[in-house]
Amino acid sequence: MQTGRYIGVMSGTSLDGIDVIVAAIDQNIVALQASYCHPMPLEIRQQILSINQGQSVTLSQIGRLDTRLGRLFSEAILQLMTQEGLSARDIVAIGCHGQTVWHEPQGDAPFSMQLGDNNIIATQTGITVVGDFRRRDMSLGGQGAPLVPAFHRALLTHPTERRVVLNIGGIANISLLSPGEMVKGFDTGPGNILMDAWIWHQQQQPYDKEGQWASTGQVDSVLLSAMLDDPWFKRPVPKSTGREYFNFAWIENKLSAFPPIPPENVQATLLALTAISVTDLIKQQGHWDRLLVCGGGGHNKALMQKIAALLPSTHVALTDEVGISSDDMEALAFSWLAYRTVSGLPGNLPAVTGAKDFTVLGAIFPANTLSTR
Ligand SMILES: Nc1ncnc2c1ncn2[C@@H]1O[C@H](COP(=O)(O)OP(=O)(O)OP(=O)(O)O)[C@@H](O)[C@H]1O
Ligand SMILES: CC(=O)N[C@H]1[C@@H]2OC[C@@H](O2)[C@@H](O)[C@@H]1O[C@H](C)C(=O)O
Repeated sequence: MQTGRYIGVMSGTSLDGIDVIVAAIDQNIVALQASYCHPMPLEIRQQILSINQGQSVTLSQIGRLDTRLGRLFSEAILQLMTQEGLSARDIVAIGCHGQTVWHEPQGDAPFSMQLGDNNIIATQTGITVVGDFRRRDMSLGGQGAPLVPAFHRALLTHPTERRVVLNIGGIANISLLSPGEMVKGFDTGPGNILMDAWIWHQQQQPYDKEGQWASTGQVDSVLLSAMLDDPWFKRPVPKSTGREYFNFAWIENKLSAFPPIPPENVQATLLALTAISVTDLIKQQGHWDRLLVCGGGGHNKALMQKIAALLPSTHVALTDEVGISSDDMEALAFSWLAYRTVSGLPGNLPAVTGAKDFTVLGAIFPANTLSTR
């Protein structure tokens, strides 16, 4: 087992910044030591957004973005290392998720594309990098996502309590941890992504702070039903999604069947859509003692209140309550997945992703031990 210090890097669908953590890992003990969020330059954010929403792009643009993201991730890692006084020899490996620019897990040629050249990261940091986590699972017929349920299972399973872990990032996903049962997990659909897109178009704000704007509006129940009728919500598991499907065009398409609706009511309806799509799926799976929330959506007070109201007999709290930073969960997961890979251990859960088998995930970009620097 390659125990020791690992770095985890996550840049998710919200494009709000690059989360970097350092953790000490010994099997299923993952102790967070420090974290840092590196800003995502607006120009890079816009490029990712346009690719992610289906605008045409040249191979040169993709290649250049891959290089620029590789440099940006390196910068973020080096910043955290400087902040913490760490050198390359203090770290076993870096687990870098990369930036998803397209995720198409179904069809006759499924794929998931993450950018951010890991060769650059290995060179600039002098540390072994593990990346490309999703495609080995896909090669076995899996969705390649969500991957965090394996981490949630390892760290948050309770001997008697039935727990759900809910990540509310751009997209939301759940892990159902029931003692003695196989873990279930899947993407439930939009987390913050639609609320972020709507407030951006209406007010040029990146997100609705604590859900304050949504709280000034009324849920439009007819619009809500039309949104919940979207076939994605009825798809059987395993399932995963992304910005290619849930985006501003999706909102416009749903609104096109309606006379003008006050924008704050649309925001309230989008908040309700996230809360209901998540809690309906949780309720379908029986009674749950505790719902542990992570991801940026945990800061949206109005959303948390709505989720708690929809699950009156479940205790709803952030994962911080059980000792794991809700803001750092995904970056922690990728440090642990890197540990699994360099230790030759499987990282996927076939019951979650639909893959035919367990597998070691990712590709290893070794530190250059020949370096004379
Ligand atoms: N104070 C706040 N009030 C309301 N929403 C917030 C607040 N802070 C963060 N958020 C929401 O959380 C989002 C960022 O969440 P997070 O960093 O978990 O997403 P991500 O990791 O990029 O997404 P994913 O998990 O889908 O990859 C922001 O875009 C915003 O919508
Ligand atoms: C393709 C992709 O990047 N998917 C992300 C996204 O963000 C949340 C949800 O959609 C989840 O499926 C996944 O991320 C987490 C880290 C996962 O794989 O578990």
